[in-house]
Amino acid sequence: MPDAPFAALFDMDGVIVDNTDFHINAWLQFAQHKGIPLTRDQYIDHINGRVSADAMAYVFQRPIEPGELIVLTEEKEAIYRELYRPHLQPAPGLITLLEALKARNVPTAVGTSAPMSNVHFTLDGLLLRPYFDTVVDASLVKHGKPHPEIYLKAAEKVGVEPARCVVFEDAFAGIQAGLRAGMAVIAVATTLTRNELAGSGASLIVDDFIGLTVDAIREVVNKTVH
Ligand SMILES: O=P(O)(O)OC[C@H]1O[C@@H](O)[C@H](O)[C@@H](O)[C@@H]1O
Repeated sequence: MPDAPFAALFDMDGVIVDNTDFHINAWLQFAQHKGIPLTRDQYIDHINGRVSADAMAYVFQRPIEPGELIVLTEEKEAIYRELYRPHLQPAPGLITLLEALKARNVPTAVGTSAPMSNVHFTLDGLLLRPYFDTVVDASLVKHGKPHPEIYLKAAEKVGVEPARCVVFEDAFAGIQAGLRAGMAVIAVATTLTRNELAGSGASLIVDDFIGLTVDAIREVVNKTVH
């Protein structure tokens, strides 16, 4: 019997690249320029993995109208890109895994809360675009993570039912989004520790992609009870 098909959906920040410290420093610098106090813990609880509209509304404690949101987002992301650019590199083992997925014809997608400018910076900066069949970024959804829309849209675009998708995530908001989409979740312990991720609902926790095989991922999808 042929292997049942599945799709692999990758979060970007904290998963494709291990860049959370750079996002944290960028947010802290940005908030400081605006005279707003912000801590690392507040970042983890309210900003990590969320779309800019939600993150900015939290930082400024008010809804941000669309024009202002574009300006503020690019202000923050320009700081982030300057900080991270000299360190830009794919997560350990990622390219080997992406090549293995491609060789086995497993559909792949990126599902990220990031704006298109950061998707370009990361995926094109690292020449990763050809490894993914589709990308869903913040501009394509109404609701950011933890709402499941980003991952549901990614599943639809690759043509695989949610129950046959696995999501790679590092953030609580993203793990929730994957679970609420009815998908299996593999947590990557970059931003949070294995202990912090233990009760998150993820089926498997990995440190990075080294040694992770297509068959092991398929097993996670097969075994996840929805
Ligand atoms: O790629 P992800 O994890 O969905 O999230 C992207 C967002 O992740 C947040 O942690 C960053 O602070 C944002 O600036 C970024 O846009």
